[in-house]
Amino acid sequence: MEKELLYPLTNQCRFDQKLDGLWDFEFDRESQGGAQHWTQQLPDPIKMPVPASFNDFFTDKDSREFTGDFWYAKRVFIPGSLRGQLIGLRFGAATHRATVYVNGQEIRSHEGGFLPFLADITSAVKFDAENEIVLKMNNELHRDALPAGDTAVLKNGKKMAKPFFDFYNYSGLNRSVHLIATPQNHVVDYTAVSTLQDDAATVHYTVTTSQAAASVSVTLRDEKGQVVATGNGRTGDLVVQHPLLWNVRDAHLYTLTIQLKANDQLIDEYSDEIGIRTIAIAGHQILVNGQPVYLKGFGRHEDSIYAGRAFDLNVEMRDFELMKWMGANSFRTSHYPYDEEVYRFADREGFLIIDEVPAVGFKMAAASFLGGLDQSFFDGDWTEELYKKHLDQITDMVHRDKNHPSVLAWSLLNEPDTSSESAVPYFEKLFADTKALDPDQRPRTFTLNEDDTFDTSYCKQFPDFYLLNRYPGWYHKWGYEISDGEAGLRAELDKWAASDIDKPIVFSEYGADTQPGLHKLPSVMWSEEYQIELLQMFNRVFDSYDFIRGEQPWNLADFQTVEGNMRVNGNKKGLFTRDRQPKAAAFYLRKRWLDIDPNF
Ligand SMILES: CCC[C@@H]1NC[C@@H](O)[C@H](O)[C@H]1C(=O)O
Repeated sequence: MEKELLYPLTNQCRFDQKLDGLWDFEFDRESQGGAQHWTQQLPDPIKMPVPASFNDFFTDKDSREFTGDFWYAKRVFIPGSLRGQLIGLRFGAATHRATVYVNGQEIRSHEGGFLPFLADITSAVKFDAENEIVLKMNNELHRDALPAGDTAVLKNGKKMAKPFFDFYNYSGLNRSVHLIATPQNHVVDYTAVSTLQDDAATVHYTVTTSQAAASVSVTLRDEKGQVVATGNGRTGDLVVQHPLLWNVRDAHLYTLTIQLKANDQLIDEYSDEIGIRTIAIAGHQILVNGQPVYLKGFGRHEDSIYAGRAFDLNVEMRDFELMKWMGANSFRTSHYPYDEEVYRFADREGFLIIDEVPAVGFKMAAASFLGGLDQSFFDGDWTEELYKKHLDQITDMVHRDKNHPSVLAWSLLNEPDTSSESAVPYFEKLFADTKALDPDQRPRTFTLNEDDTFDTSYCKQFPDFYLLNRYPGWYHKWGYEISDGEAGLRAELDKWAASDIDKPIVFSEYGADTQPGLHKLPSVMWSEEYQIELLQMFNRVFDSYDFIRGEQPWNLADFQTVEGNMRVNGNKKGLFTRDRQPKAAAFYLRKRWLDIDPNF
């Protein structure tokens, strides 16, 4: 059960109850919780909302910045009607690591704060009674963990997060917790991969069940509930005549229903929405259903006022409204996999997603920007342990998200240091070990940072297409010097053009920090006018090279970072403010995007 990541649902065979709301919460400042048996009950807890990051609720800096062990607890009644089923607790995200206890019994631990995990609690449950659910969590950053960073110990003995990345180390139960129950013999996983024929489509499916007994049948229904294909067996092909394809910003979904039966008795049923579409890279084109697509969208963050990194349906609703208003058709889940609801939004709205793991901060220059070492990250003695966690989180990301039609590609790292040959063995293994994970064989990529150019990166041979993060006009050649910035960018792109590389390039980051309401004529940096000028420069460049097949400025909205002399209460490169109101550049870019044919 522990590697199952299917989206929870309730039906005649399955049970799902969200455990969101107020939990007991307590910092373990002396890391004594284990010795003092907090696993049974927290000594002096406060109430803490779930899902939420704990940080921004507090008014004292020691609590907001708390780094170390902290505990959650909740008493949950489990009805006797579930007796005989497998009982699980599914945590959407526990950032960054957690150990789960039920009625004082240790169940399991999990490392990785941005993907779900399931704890099989069947053996520890008391039915028709209250059960004590307790989590011991920790939010320390390490070079051999994702996202990469350090944990400093100040002279006063307090720990402090030192991220090698530019987003705040929001921590806690950031996504929903579910109490679930499934039959002993149940659907563990499924895959659905489409191929297109003239006026038909074939959905090749596989179904994994927890036990070999029982027969499997599969039914595919259209949006009107009409059965369009059926199948029998744990694998097979569903042929759909005149399919309504899933297209960018013109999404059509089908409902796949899997039934498990023994002696004609229904044992388990699982349903999910799938889209019939194909993804391919052909030369410098990104193809959806064989048609070229030009990506217009954003780098984003799961970030909002009050609840930090918590998934908030209200914020997500507003963000999709803003992206649709802008004429966008895509986004990257920078720099970590987002809540499952986000992919379901994108499936319904026809948005393409570049799905990214939190392999961010793999660059000592970033650390030196924050006081780290000046060496290649991949020379570190931490890379062996890091690799295990990195591959584990890519595996879970693909396992969780593989059936979403919106997922276009997998971004395996953000801005790693590839300007040293020591990166090559790590990348060779990573791209080899991840090749077979996705049954749909989507393209794999990573973002190339400013220092990893056509000339300086040792890892250009690995990605199926390129994501470039480029900041002329902001981190260098800024202000009145932006014309030199444009010349330098064009010089690099001319090298890509002159090379024998024929793969798409998507600009996955570019932008300028902008203080909303700051106006200056002529412009100065940080003014709204300058943000537009910078975007105009990049757009002139994008329109000069036909192998540039996407533009995703940084960022959709302003977001929280660590304190720093280059951050004004966070990163201000948003086209929208943190409370999701437009800066002038949003109106400029909206006009550009609404005038562009998305398939040009
Ligand atoms: C030159 C690196 C730029 C950097 N890229 C990663 C993002 O997570 C940061 O927010 C962005 C920034 O500094 O604005």
